[in-house]
Amino acid sequence: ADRGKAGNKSRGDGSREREWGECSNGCAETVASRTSENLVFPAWHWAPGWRREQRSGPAKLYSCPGRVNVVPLALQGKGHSKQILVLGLDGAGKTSILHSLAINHVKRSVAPTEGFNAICIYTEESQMDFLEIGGSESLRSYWKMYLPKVLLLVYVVDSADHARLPMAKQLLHQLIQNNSTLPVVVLANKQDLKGAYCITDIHDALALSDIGDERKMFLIGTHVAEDGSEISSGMKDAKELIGQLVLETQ
Ligand SMILES: Nc1nc2c(ncn2[C@@H]2O[C@H](COP(=O)(O)OP(=O)(O)OP(=O)(O)O)[C@@H](O)[C@H]2O)c(=O)[nH]1
Ligand SMILES: [Mg+2]
Repeated sequence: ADRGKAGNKSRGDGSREREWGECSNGCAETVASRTSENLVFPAWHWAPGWRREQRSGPAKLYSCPGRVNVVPLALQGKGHSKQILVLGLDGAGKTSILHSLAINHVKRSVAPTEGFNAICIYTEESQMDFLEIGGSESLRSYWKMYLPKVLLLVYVVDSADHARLPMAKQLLHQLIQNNSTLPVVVLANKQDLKGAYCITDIHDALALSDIGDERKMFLIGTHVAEDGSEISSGMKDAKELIGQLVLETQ
């Protein structure tokens, strides 16, 4: 009965516990998380009223272990034109990157995304609605369903996972082969790892020169290494670039 509710939990002594919320799409878990400066969970995932309430106060970080099959319905509504799709093989670092971008500090993910993960980041100039679909094999068939609806694709690869770069390349090329104008931002993540391929090697391994002709295509090296530290300059560049592309593409 409480599904979709959100707010502050009162402790009974008048003080308030951290913000909390429950997923309106029927996830089993209560969704509650740390506070941050500029982040709220997208409205379409919550009960009516949630967004208004959140916008007026400091924004919070919420993440949802939601099942992927509830997303298509949620996204069929109107007005989600600012969505940024975040894809890439499992373990590439998508969730870690999103969480870190949202709070401007490194926050590594501790669990694979079993469905989707949606995060909205506000900057002074723009609002960015990110949607990550998990990268495990069973979820990859959902990836292409979202492409027609999005402004921008952010594709994350693990630069040290040499064995799977050919697969990462193949999936990327397949995804965008019928969409010659969708802007793509490739994040060559895990640059901190010994043995990580540098940007030039990633460019070659993913054959990015084959897909960049007509579209806007960018490649940025990133890492989310040490929990709690400030995000790397690559991550800042990525955030700024994505913000700019959102403004330009709208
Ligand atoms: N060393 C290092 N580890 C990272 C980096 N980014 C992510 N990780 C770790 O890699 C693992 C996978 O990260 P996730 O963010 O869950 O990866 P994901 O792409 O969201 O994976 P799925 O949700 O399964 O598709 C976690 O243990 C992270 O802590 C990085 O830049 N450097
Ligand atoms: Mg994830």
